[in-house]
Amino acid sequence: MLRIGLLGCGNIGHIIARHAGRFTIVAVFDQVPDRAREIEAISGATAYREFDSFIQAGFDIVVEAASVSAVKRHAPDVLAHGKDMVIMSVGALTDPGFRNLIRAKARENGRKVYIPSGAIFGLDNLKIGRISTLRKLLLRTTKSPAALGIEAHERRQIFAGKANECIKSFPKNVNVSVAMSLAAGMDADVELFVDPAVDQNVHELFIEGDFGETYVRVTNMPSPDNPATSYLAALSVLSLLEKMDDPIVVGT
Ligand SMILES: NC(=O)C1=CN([C@@H]2O[C@H](COP(=O)(O)OP(=O)(O)OC[C@H]3O[C@@H](n4cnc5c(N)ncnc54)[C@H](OP(=O)(O)O)[C@@H]3O)[C@@H](O)[C@H]2O)C=CC1
Ligand SMILES: O=C([O-])CC(=O)C(=O)O
Repeated sequence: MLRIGLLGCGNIGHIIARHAGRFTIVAVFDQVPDRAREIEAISGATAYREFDSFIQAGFDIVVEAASVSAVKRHAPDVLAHGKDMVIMSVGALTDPGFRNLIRAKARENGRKVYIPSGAIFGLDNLKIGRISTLRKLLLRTTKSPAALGIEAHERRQIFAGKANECIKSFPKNVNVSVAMSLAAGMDADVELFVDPAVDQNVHELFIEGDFGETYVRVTNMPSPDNPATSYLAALSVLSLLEKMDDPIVVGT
């Protein structure tokens, strides 16, 4: 059975812990010790106060559900300790220098880094962007003021530009745009809207290229404990973990 070390014990961490059974959570770490202890109580994992002790524990893979800064700080060490890694805060990989470092560390240690599909559908076939021309790759995201942590009394656009810029200002809200960029091998365009009339996280993908064109609209239920994070994002980690044990791999 897959043995997991959980880095980040907030909303996604708790959802993962509630689904333990087909995998075992061995160790947990969070900068808020009480949150790690909650998961210790649910799952029987050991909660560590220091990352350096956590990473020595006997597990196969770190599941990161913490923050962009946590990935920047800890991902190289995770790989150097011979663990695979699932990264939710994929915004950390926008910097090509850091991305190359992670790729080199993973190769050097014979490890893999997995980026789940997160809060969108369609990431699988976006990978064709690396072998065939895409002329348009746009994410239009609409979230509530609570999800974005800003005040708004009417719908308004708060960002238009490239994913690698947007994530700097909204590291908890547009990781999906960076996942799209990494999948397609080109920086996605992002339009970000705040709308007090919505309480769901809406992601619209507009893609055009030699293959034809597509439009995907995902109206996400927010997670119970974090309105910025769609419930689908947590489910996508669970389905990735499930898939790891199955020799038949479905999807590109
Ligand atoms: N790829 C995708 O599609 C998606 C990615 N995400 C990303 O996944 C991550 C987790 O989401 P969610 O569970 O909802 O977030 P939460 O804020 O609910 O939980 C994150 C937890 O990790 C802790 N944490 C943050 N930085 C560190 C660190 N350096 N070391 C240890 N603990 C840390 C936080 O502490 P504190 O509260 O003090 O910050 C918090 O307890 C976020 O970065 C989010 O943006 C979310 C949705 C979709
Ligand atoms: O969960 C979502 O809707 C997307 C999200 O927060 C992110 O990509 O960072």
